[in-house]
Amino acid sequence: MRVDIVSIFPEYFAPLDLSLIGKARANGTLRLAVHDLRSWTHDVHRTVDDTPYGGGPGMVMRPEPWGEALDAFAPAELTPPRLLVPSPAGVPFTQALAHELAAEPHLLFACGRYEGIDQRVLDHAATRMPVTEVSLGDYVLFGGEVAVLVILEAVTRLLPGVLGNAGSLTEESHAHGLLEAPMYTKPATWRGLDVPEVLRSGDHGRIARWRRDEALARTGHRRPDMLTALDPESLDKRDVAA
Ligand SMILES: COC(=O)COc1cccc(COC(=O)c2cn[nH]c2)c1
Repeated sequence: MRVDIVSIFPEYFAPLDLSLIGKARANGTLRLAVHDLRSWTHDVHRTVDDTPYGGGPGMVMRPEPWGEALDAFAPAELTPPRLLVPSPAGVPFTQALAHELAAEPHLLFACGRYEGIDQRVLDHAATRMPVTEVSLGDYVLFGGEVAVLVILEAVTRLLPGVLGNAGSLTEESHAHGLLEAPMYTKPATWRGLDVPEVLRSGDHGRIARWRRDEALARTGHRRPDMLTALDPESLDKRDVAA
């Protein structure tokens, strides 16, 4: 997978050289490049923002630099990248969308700052490539950079060969539409607290049932919205693997 990121703070992405994403880059699974939006400005002050039409607080990112930046990554003859713009006004970022993005050959991230990017940038980009404004949640950040780090981590870990134990992809929260059951490891007793006996029973059928029941109870308490989204049929057949 090829990933290009355009931002006025390219240094925000230094952490991407670390850990698993660093490995994915090292073994070629992920080809990532970060670009400074100011490379596409031409004035001496390298201006990227201006006051909003219609008034209101703050500044808006100018269309010209963004237009030239996106031109650089969406040449007509090649398969265009999928443009992702983290935004409080976006569609919810979910594990399902992460899986969808993990199948894309080329992702292009535009990091907004200030009050946002001039809408015409997205409108014009949509004539040349798929554009998705993505929200991580109902809150506002200073800019898209942190959101891109989150999205990239969620997507990269789904790429083949990135996670050592691919089995954990099937087990994790949201993989089955439920939250994950509680996890335990040694010692069997710690500060007077015991690991649930069933997990040490070796009875894998019983363990699977216990994990499903815990997952259902936890989801019901913490995320009832996820339960209503579930197809009730699947709950009975659901086989939360051991
Ligand atoms: C068209 O899109 C834009 O102009 C995006 O512009 C901005 C402006 C400020 C901050 C951000 C970053 O995204 C979030 O704050 C965000 C994402 N998820 N939840 C909160 C983006």
